[in-house]
Amino acid sequence: MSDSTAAVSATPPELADVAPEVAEAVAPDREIAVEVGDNIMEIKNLTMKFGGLVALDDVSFNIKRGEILGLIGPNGAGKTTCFNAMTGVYKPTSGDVLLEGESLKGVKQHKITRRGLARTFQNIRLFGEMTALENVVVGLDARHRTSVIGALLRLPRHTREEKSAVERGMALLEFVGIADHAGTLSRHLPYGHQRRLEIARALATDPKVLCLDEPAAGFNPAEKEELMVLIRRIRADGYTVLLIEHDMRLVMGVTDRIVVLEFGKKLADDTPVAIRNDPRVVAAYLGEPDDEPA
Ligand SMILES: Nc1ncnc2c1ncn2[C@@H]1O[C@H](COP(=O)(O)OP(=O)(O)OP(=O)(O)O)[C@@H](O)[C@H]1O
Repeated sequence: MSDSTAAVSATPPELADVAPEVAEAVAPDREIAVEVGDNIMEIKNLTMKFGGLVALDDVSFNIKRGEILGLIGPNGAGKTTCFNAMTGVYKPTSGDVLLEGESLKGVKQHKITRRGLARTFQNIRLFGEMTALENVVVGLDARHRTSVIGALLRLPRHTREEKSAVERGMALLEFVGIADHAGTLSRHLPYGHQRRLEIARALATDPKVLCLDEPAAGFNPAEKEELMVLIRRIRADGYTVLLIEHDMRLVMGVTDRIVVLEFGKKLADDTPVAIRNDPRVVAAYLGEPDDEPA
């Protein structure tokens, strides 16, 4: 076995505290430890106007396969609008978004999810009266192929899919660290667990790109540390991550590259170290403490 083969097959340290079968169940079709590579997404000249307000102004950037890309900027800079325009919540005024080379123009939100773009929201959106496990299994359901009749008659295929959904759902809960709460109604979960459950539910759709919108909002420093570990673990399991986050320590500590927006325009696109030392970025953030929630 050559050295390079050994390097690829070794478990990345981020996955060391997860059982190999859990990592495998969470990302069954992926190479573990994907090298940062070709462009998985291209955001091209994206413009979004609300009446006279230009929330996004000709913004272009790429997301590379296997990377953690940060999207930062002061309040109102256009970060969430960018997520919404990418994921089909808003129809961009102009520009295009390509996922693996294919345009998402005019594609409905749920079809964009099915094509491989999943997201979490700034405001948690869980089914409060469902258990943690049920919330994740709902995310898996979109991929099933049996009919309602099949479910009612409990045909073998349905039973098989249901069993595998529960197994994968449990693996996802274990992966994000809340398997002990699988049977708890999501509205009864502590806040930090609800945020983790949202991530598990987004991962359930087996996305090519996972978009996290301020996942650390409302977290204390210890929870932020744990979230950094989880984000690294997600990437180490073969996923590509786009992260909107206000907490500079977290962004600087976890991303490979950062895109900065200011007043709807792209201000910078560089490594965390270069961004930290960019006077334009420092100026854009002046007066805005790192940890202030939006
Ligand atoms: N649906 C909408 N209708 C009108 N204006 C909107 C809409 N969504 C966003 N905006 C405006 O677009 C601008 C960018 O907002 P956006 O929420 O994208 O910023 P952000 O960078 O995500 O800010 P924050 O960090 O506060 O979440 C703001 O001026 C906002 O008021």
